[in-house]
Amino acid sequence: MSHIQVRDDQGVRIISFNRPEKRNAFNLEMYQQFTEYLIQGEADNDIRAFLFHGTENCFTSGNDIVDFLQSGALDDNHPTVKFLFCLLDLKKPVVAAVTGAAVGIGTTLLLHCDLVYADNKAKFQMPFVNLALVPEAASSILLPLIVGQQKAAELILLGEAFDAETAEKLTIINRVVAQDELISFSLAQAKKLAALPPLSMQASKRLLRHNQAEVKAQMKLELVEFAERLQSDEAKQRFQAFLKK
Ligand SMILES: C/C=C/C(=O)SCCNC(=O)CCNC(=O)[C@H](O)C(C)(C)COP(=O)(O)OP(=O)(O)OC[C@H]1O[C@@H](n2cnc3c(N)ncnc32)[C@H](O)[C@@H]1OP(=O)(O)O
Repeated sequence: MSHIQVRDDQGVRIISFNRPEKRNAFNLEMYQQFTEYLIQGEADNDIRAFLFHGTENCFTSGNDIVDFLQSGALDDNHPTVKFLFCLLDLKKPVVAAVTGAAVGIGTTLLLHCDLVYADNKAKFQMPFVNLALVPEAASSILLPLIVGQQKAAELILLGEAFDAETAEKLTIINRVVAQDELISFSLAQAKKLAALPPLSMQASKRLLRHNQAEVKAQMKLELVEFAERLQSDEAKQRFQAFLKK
């Protein structure tokens, strides 16, 4: 069974992560598949919104650490890079439903979503420095805009996990929803978006994200730094330590 699954429901393209044995860690094939489903959805006039979710106890543990160890050049053809720019450029609205852990890109991709809901067991973490890396997905610009400079520094430099209640207070997510209602509620919200006039919806999203050029430039800067850190001895030691644990 594919680790990225897709189905369409009344104008909503639902993309789910399904690799629970590795806590839905994104490997290169998953990034590629995810990007393809997004590109197809953007091109399909019947699709008017996206919904992302994980499995019952995990959204995603972020990038596959094994892939970090084997990573090639992070150029424009790299599946992770392609995914990040595709996510950034999405014209149609995106809803995310977070169950359990959302680590690394699992948290930073939420900053590109338009509505984010989480259950009360959700845990968020951006452990980039802990892994001897740097923030990605433009989180170094988006997070300070959302939560303020000092709080962003705390979340990124210390890299500690925080719960759904904290994420709601910081407005990283819209609302905490009971676990058994999370997917149905998030889907209902996505269907509401899908039912509204699509061109107005897309223009409004574009206006809300008026700083896209700056965000994209920051994402590019992050990737240069990230690629360099990825090759460092301190990062390799951290990856090995996680995998041996
Ligand atoms: C460009 C993007 C950058 C980023 O995304 S950086 C962030 C990278 N991600 C991480 O550092 C997260 C690493 N994972 C965790 O911290 C924990 O996991 C969780 C909190 C998500 C879940 O903890 P628990 O429920 O106790 O599960 P478990 O025993 O740690 O993991 C179960 C199996 O899943 C594998 N796994 C988990 N996350 C990853 C990952 N990110 N990459 C590769 N494998 C992963 C483990 O190794 C293990 O596997 P086995 O059962 O074979 O021992």
